[in-house]
Amino acid sequence: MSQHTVAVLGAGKMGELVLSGLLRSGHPAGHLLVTARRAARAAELAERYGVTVTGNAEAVTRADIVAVGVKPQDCAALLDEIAPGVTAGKLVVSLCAGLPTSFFAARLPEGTPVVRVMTNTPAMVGEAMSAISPGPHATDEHVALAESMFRPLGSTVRVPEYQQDAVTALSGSGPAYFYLMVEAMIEAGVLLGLPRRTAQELIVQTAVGSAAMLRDSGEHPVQLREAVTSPAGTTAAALREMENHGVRAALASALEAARDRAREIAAQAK
Ligand SMILES: NC(=O)C1=CN([C@@H]2O[C@H](COP(=O)(O)OP(=O)(O)OC[C@H]3O[C@@H](n4cnc5c(N)ncnc54)[C@H](O)[C@@H]3O)[C@@H](O)[C@H]2O)C=CC1
Ligand SMILES: O=C(O)[C@@H]1CCC=N1
Repeated sequence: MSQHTVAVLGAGKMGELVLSGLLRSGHPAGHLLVTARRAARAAELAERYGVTVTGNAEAVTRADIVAVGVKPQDCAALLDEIAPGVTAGKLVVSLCAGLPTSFFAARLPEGTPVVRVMTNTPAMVGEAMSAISPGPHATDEHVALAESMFRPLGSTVRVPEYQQDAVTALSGSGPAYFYLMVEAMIEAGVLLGLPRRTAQELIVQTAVGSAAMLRDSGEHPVQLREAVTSPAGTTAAALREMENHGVRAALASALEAARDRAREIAAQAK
């Protein structure tokens, strides 16, 4: 991987995470190029990471791997701009929600390998979940390259592309759901009379501990929940209220809405 030159086009939040992950894993700064729309952002990236900031066309010409980190609605214009420079042998990696690899294939030279990746913001602490799908012309080797790009950010998994909109709803947007729940629980703690700072400390550590149990105990979430729930106890009382308020149904509807929005983004981008 480190011998390849990677260009991150549109180094916003996610692009910067890819960039910093690669640098953390020992990828030489000299083999990294980034592009940004705003001059101030370009200067910030150059100073923070010591990487070369160029225009999109130059970055694509010099790169072996082109990571597309712009918002889906900016993608068509970017692809039209870079298509002439995407010569044979270059791999295009999309970070974009919703957009199928066929969207890229339609705008890039025939035969361009495209890999679609859905990662998430816990990449910031090396705990991302990145789901990787080969698109047209992407070989196993291309997928392996994408994996080595995203492994420094956290875990990776291969999924067939038809699952990507569901993946986006689940793990792409997922961190926001947990943040919302934590935020609501802090407010609830304040309602019960706890100082805000105490409520935050209690629930954040509870979230971290629960996440570690979910990942490391080998037990199903149901078993973990049952172990907390004493007969006629406090937890059972709280869980009944959650069921009364339709928390499960709310999550099912929320994830369906996110999946549908991913489909809509693709339809609107055409
Ligand atoms: N924010 C998130 O949690 C996640 C976002 N994504 C996907 O990652 C992509 C990027 O999202 P964010 O990083 O959140 O957005 P962002 O807005 O922080 O970054 C996009 C960047 O691209 C730049 N840009 C736009 N057009 C450009 C062009 N023609 N040339 C150079 N730079 C250009 C913008 O100025 C901006 O800095 C999106 O497609 C999104 O769907 C995927 C997973 C999670
Ligand atoms: O909200 C979004 O569209 C992006 C994709 C997944 C997370 N954030």
